[in-house]
Amino acid sequence: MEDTTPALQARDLHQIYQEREVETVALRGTDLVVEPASWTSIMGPSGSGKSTLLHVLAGLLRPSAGSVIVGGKDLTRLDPGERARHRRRHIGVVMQRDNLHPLLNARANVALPLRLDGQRRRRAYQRADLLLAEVGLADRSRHRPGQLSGGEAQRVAIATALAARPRVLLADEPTGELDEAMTERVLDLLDDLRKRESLAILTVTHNPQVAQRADRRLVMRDGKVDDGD
Ligand SMILES: Nc1ncnc2c1ncn2[C@@H]1O[C@H](COP(=O)(O)OP(=O)(O)OP(=O)(O)O)[C@@H](O)[C@H]1O
Repeated sequence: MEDTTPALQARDLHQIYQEREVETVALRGTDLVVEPASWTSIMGPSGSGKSTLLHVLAGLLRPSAGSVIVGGKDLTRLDPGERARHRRRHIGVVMQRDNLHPLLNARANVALPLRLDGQRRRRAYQRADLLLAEVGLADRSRHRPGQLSGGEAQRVAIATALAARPRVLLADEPTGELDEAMTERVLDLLDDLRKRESLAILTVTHNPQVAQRADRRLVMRDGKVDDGD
């Protein structure tokens, strides 16, 4: 039976950054529901809260208030160890400054979330090889991040985010370092996973080539999400 539970549900998110005497309200009552097999694109002016929202949805930042439900659990209520485990299984994240491990080669980076989750080395590496081939990097699997170009590192980060077959992919300008042809290839891969594995995709982007793939385009303004359509 088809799963109709939202892939991600955020309710009434508030985030206030407190820096000495200065308070910045970055999220002021943001709600968001992301359905399986959907593609949501978020745009918005600088400082409107897009990165903050993405970090909160990814469970990388605990909001001042509100909830983020993924895979039946509220990320904001899990303790750090449990949250890390839950994130690794359910949420793929591609941030602008990628989070590759500098000492591991591309293959080991992609396999890392699977290895941390207890998967056998052979299976984890098979999955890594497959994903690296899908992003056009079969011949770079033994390179460490420092030996990769910006665009190659970005593709390794995408492969890493997809390794555990997450139900949600959250990505901040995931193709910012790629040329048009490679952007198209990566977007095709994501769209394919969206259809085949019901992956829910949320991209923060200024790139029309990326935004055009979305079935829902939202605009963030002053810490809130509006329906842009
Ligand atoms: N760690 C922090 N401490 C204090 N204020 C912060 C912090 N991070 C972000 N802010 C502030 O919160 C607001 C929202 O920032 P955020 O980075 O989420 O916006 P954004 O929409 O992603 O912007 P951009 O498009 O420029 O990346 C901004 O006013 C910013 O200055």
